Amino acid sequence: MKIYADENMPLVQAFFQHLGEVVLFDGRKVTATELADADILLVRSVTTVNASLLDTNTKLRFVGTATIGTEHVDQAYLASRNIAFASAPGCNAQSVVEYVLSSLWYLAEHYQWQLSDKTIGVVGVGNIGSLLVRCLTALGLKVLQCDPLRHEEAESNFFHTDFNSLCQQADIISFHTPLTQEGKWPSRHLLNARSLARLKPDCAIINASRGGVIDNAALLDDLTAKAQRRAVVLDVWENEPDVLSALLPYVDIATAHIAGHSVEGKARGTQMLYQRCCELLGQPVQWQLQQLLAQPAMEKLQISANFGLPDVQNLARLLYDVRRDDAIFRHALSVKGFDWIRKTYPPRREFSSLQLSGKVIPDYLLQLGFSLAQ
Ligand SMILES: NC(=O)C1=CN([C@@H]2O[C@H](COP(=O)(O)OP(=O)(O)OC[C@H]3O[C@@H](n4cnc5c(N)ncnc54)[C@H](O)[C@@H]3O)[C@@H](O)[C@H]2O)C=CC1
Ligand SMILES: O=C(O)C(=O)[C@H](O)COP(=O)(O)O
Repeated sequence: MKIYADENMPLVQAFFQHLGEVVLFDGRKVTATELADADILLVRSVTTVNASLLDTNTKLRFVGTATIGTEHVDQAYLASRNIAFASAPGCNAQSVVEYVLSSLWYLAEHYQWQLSDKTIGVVGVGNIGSLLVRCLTALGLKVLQCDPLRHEEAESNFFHTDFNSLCQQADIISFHTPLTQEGKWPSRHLLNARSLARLKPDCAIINASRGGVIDNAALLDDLTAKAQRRAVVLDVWENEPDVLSALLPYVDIATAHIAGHSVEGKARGTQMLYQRCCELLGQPVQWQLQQLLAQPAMEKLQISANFGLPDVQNLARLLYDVRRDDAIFRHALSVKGFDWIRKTYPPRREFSSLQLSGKVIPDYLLQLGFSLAQ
């Protein structure tokens, strides 16, 4: 059994080696010839999986992407060849939410905002968006949600604000849709010249979904045309790895599509594909994530009775501060390149890796994902 896997897939050897020979490849450069004898193909978001990559392979049984997004995989083609497919829904949702929270705390500090005065619009309320809404609500912040697909399903306690109204009302907008080009609600260029013109002049924009959800050229026009600057956080860019670097001076936080790259988030993606493969091959699951994850640098922390909401961001910064990733990006983009930054990403542990003890642990800390000491 030949298992071909992206070289940036943590723990792939550890999980998969009892199922077959694991061969690693460069996901951005892999060719059809390299994959000709693969039985199983495991990719990340940078590999376009379609007929031209797979037509010469006649053995392939399974393709898995260790990511939430799936727009790089031609699923209709895989189905036409009877090749099973799996993605990793929700694997790094917590990681993306921690990225957005860190960005919000940074912006609030930098611009001296009171987040409690702001209305935060969340566009796309699936795994990531709904987790974000839960965290923001736990912190007592005002949230608007836009998800026309969920709205159409008439979920009884889902309160939807249409995109145009949300653009007019929000002080901060965070995007969490998949990238889609077709259907009733395509998300490509959802934020474009027209919708940018509807925003409040100082409405902040956060994009940790896919670069193409924002028309980057229109965003640059918006940012350069006005005397008043809006705050912008971009983790994802159109045409990665070739980003529109003219945007950089106008962007408060710029990162290399790493919002989902926590240790746990990436490893969970590998684990989800491993479990699916075992099922497909009728093999027992031999490994669980907890057996393979490295011990975090910090494990336990005592919370005192004086802990309050203003302390949350200090606690979170013990684990993650988005300014680190912004600094790496600005320093290394032109010298080392976008993919180098991603490949050498320093370990980042999720909130759950820190176990809290104390007589009373505020509920909002558990809602944010911190865990209780045993
Ligand atoms: N920056 C990063 O590192 C990461 C980015 N992502 C991106 O985030 C996206 C969302 O992830 P999940 O929440 O887990 O996906 P999900 O599939 O659970 O939720 C997406 C939600 O967006 C909604 N939606 C679709 N089109 C929309 C539109 N035009 N307007 C408003 N809502 C719309 C859907 O109804 C759905 O509820 C992924 O598809 C992926 O592209 C995911 C993980 C990491
Ligand atoms: O899960 C997704 O969707 C993502 O965007 C991933 O976090 C991106 O990671 P790579 O697959 O590009 O390493």
